[in-house]
Amino acid sequence: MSPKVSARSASSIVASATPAELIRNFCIIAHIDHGKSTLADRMLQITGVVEQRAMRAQYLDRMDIERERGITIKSQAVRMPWEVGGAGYALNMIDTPGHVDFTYEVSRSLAACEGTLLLVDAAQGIEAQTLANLYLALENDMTIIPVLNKIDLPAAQPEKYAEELANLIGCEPSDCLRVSGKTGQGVEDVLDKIVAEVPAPVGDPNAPARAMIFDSVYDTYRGVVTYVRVVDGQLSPREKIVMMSTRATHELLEIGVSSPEPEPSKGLGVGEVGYLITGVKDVRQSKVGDTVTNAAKPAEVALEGYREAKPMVFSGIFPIDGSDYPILRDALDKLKLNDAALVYEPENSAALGFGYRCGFLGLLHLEIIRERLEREFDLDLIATAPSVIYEVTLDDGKEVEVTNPSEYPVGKIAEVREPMVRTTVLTPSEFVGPVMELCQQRRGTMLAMDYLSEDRVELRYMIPMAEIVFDFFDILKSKTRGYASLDYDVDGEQAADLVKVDILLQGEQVDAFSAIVHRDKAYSYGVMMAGKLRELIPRQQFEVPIQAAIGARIIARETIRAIRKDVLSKCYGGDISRKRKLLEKQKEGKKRMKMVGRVEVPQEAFIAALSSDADTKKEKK
Ligand SMILES: Nc1nc2c(ncn2[C@@H]2O[C@H](COP(=O)(O)OP(=O)(O)OP(=O)(O)O)[C@@H](O)[C@H]2O)c(=O)[nH]1
Repeated sequence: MSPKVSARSASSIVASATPAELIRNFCIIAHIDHGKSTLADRMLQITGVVEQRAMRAQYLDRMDIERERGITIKSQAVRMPWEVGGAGYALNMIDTPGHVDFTYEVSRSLAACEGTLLLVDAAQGIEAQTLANLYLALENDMTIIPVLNKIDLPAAQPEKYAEELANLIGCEPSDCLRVSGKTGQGVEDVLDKIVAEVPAPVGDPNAPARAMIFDSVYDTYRGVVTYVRVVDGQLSPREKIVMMSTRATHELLEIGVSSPEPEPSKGLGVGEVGYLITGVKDVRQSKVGDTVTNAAKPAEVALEGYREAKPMVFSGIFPIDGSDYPILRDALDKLKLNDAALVYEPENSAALGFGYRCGFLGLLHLEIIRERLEREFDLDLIATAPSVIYEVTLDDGKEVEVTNPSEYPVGKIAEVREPMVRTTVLTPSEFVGPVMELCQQRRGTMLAMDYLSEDRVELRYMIPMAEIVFDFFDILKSKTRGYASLDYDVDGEQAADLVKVDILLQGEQVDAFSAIVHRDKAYSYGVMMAGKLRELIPRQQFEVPIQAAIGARIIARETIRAIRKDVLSKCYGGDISRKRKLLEKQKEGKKRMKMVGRVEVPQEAFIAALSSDADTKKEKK
């Protein structure tokens, strides 16, 4: 993921700014797996910016985890030359992520472009994220070019889906391009159409520079690489720039375009997309959505920024081995350099020891961070069940935000508000019943139902976010044999009758298992957790009651019966050394136990009890 740039000779520096009329900025929006990265790869190849030799599948997905999971997380921008009618154009392609967690990054990419390819799998048709992304594009007033992909597939039905797509965006079915990112068929037509239809960027070349930061990436060798789109004026190497939100000045050490390896340039002019290097070491100093201007001739008004990426899902992350805590802290500091949306603060749990309370954009983001911590820093971790942000008003009018169930206020609570999400489900019409049933079980309120075609229905619901973040997606998929797709967007808060359910072992509260749930579901949550723990915790030398409680009221109870395991029972006589050895061995075994009051709980019990909710590996599809 690190753009490798060796010191280049002056002669390899490309000429300064391309005239705006020869620039086309576009991005590709698609539902996950509809083939965006594959099509992007093919374009890189056809325009000759990546040689056949250097081509590896999904060139733009630089992060290992991205490539393994076949998903795109970070946006990247690439410049491609393309000739039409003897004129040489520069096409800047900005890659957008497809997953719901990263909708925020999609809107950033859109704001940097004038046009977008709306890519639809010709064997699957329109899906929930196609729609969500299309709405975003329409809000941004973009030129939309409909493209049906994967026409090489035997199951492709380009005619049927061209009709669907045309209905949706109001064009003729014949306007939908038909391509295969895999074979390359039709890809040149796409490039031609971008030149013909996407408007050239407009801006004032003589005004003070204004460039929008749409991405900022930490590179081990070069510090922060900031991706910008110039709206007005011009940026040149060695000049001083100002970040308009913080008024911080930096010198532009290098400026250039990605093609897709970084190529230094003598300047970036109106409409151009490129990168800046200033030597700053932290992505927070080069904030996405900020405006860059010249220090010598600063602009007066900043460009309209993006809304801040706000963490939505919180989880406690604890090292299984307590002595790994400093490694976890360093690892989080490192990941944060490249991920402005990740937040964390130290947390101390009676059951799990020292760790961090971390905030994420969504479940996939959580899963990716956790996987990176485990893989890149060799850590074994326990993550507590994800929680959303609750706003609590106390009887005395005080407001508190709760992201950790164990910090839920004990005093008199006047009102609790939970975040809501506007949810779009697209499903074949035969599954409308089960989908509605699921949404209702999850306390959803229906907003609308539309038939996109005879056999495809769009359902829109308002659902509490807490009901979506756990297993909604998996259940939706299984109820619709994998055919439904989901998208959601956070939309305000709503008061709800919520309570905190605590789990007690022998009367002792286990903070890691506390949860905030709707009163109607508190009982079933309590019974489920108590039952699960009874299975997971081994019998002790005394009876252990497991209780679920709301405040002082017990709502469920299970009991682990006592055993008496006397390791010395087989040692007759007075062989002291043998007795000592057996006792030592027993002590060893205890090391992997956590003590909750007098109860020994094996690490595995914590992991197993927390994992069923936190297991989001199947979230992707
Ligand atoms: N047959 C066929 N398969 C394709 C075509 N384009 C992509 N695929 C396959 O479809 C799958 C998804 O393609 P990607 O390019 O990773 O999809 P994507 O939209 O970039 O996915 P995200 O980055 O996760 O949003 C891969 O297995 C590709 O090999 C095509 O034109 N024809």
